[in-house]
Amino acid sequence: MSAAAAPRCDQTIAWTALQGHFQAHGRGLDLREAFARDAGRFAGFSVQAPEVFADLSKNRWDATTRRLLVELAEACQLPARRDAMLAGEPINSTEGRAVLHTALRAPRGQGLFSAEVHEVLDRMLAFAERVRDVATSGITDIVNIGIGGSDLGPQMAMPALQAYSHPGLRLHFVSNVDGHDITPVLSQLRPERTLFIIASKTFTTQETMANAAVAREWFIAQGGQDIAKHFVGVTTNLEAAAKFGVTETFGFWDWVGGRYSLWSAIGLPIAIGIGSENFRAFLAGAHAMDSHFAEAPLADNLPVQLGLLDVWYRNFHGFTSRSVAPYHQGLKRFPAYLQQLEMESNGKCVDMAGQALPYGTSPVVWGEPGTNGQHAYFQMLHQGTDVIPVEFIAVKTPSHPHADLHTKLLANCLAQSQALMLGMTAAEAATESAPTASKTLDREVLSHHRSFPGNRPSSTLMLDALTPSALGALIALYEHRVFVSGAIWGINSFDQWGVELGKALCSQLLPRFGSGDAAGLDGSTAGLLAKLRG
Ligand SMILES: O=P(O)(O)OC[C@H]1O[C@](O)(CO)[C@@H](O)[C@@H]1O
Repeated sequence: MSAAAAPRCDQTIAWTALQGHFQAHGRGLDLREAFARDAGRFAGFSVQAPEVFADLSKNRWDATTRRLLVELAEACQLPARRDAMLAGEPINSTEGRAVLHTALRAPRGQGLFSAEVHEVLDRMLAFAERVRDVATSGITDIVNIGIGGSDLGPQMAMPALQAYSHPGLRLHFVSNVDGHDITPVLSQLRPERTLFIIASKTFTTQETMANAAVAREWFIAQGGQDIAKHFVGVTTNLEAAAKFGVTETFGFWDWVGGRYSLWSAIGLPIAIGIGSENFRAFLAGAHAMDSHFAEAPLADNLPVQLGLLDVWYRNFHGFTSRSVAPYHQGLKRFPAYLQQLEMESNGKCVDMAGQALPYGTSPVVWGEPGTNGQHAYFQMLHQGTDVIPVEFIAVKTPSHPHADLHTKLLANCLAQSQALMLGMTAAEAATESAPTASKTLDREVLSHHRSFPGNRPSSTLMLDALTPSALGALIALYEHRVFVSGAIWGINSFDQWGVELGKALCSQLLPRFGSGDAAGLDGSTAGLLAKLRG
């Protein structure tokens, strides 16, 4: 389908209806009253998707909101846009590319480019198994050198799947063009026991190429033998990888966006860590979510429901950020991963036709694992002046033996979403006994400090266990959710021109660090350059 055929979301009847509905009911919706009125609210606003159960009932919406949002999705031709993506149409219009990360997790013989995809997958998994045979390979340390989409996925997945990881292998991640990143990693390594994976879709990224060069110099200086055995490349630019001196290369394709690439050979560190069978389960979990996204009716389709909630909050309530709180330490890098996935995808201010948008797009996505976040920024979530929808992620069964700790963790998770919604009035707070330190304060004044507005929205996503398959499904859920909101906003979620200007200016500034030439620079940059050189 042609993207131009879809109307802009704010020019649809559904959008106008949502505006009216927001003024009449949405703005004033009180979650506590909504639950009191409707005993079936939890069931009515829950969705079971593959591996992921979602309680969406603590969100500020009702059946009419949901119906109108689905009408908006239909008016914006979301199903046709989704089908166009899945069919391999070049929906990434500014780069003239298809968007087919779903093909990477389709079972053999299904999906587009199946032969190519499974040829690389088989080869990469066979390689991973050879490395995992530590007694024969002699490898104990794997260093992934990559940044952005060539780093964040594997770096997020490895702690999440620690329970499935090879006990004799250590995985390291180097991304930043900052010697403070690579130096401590190199200091732990022995060349004959190390495998470097140079991961870069383009094989031109400054940070990755610079770190790869440092790694190679270090390897040679340490008396390392056989670079070909200890350096492998993962890239779409096989020529550049060969020039660097890498002979073993695992390719992928321009229809795999960097931030959607952990399913490709970019997932090699994951495959080495968890083994081929678990990696296949990881892909299968994502594929199950793909099928749900492709087939479930919009009203029962979890990525669609989450994407529509994002639109509802961003464009009608005016909430500008969303906080993600995974109650599982293994998901500690999940918010960082989502930051690239969501904000690099949907942080855009023009539509597909290049026209400036009059409405907001990507919210700021941020967060920390619970319960740590509770002792940091949750104060602001509960009592700050901004309303920030929170997404809790809970895992029913832990992979450790400390059942008591896990029960406490889950109780905290439920308590936080409960507290955000219920709040506490000043009158209720006044009946609570005041803390000793505040004995001198007037009781009524204190009650205002101790009250909570409540009615703060949250969603809770729940997994039975953090298995490879469940993690795959969870990530795919977020990928599709980002697609949904991006499609409604009419933007290209698959390019990232916003990172280019800084890269170009950096190239121009680099030689000035040597020469000190500040000609033509703005006063601030010239002043900072002089100070850094001085
Ligand atoms: O894999 P590459 O080509 O090194 O790119 C790394 C990252 O750089 C970006 O192009 C821009 O930050 C990301 O989209 C990408 O994931």
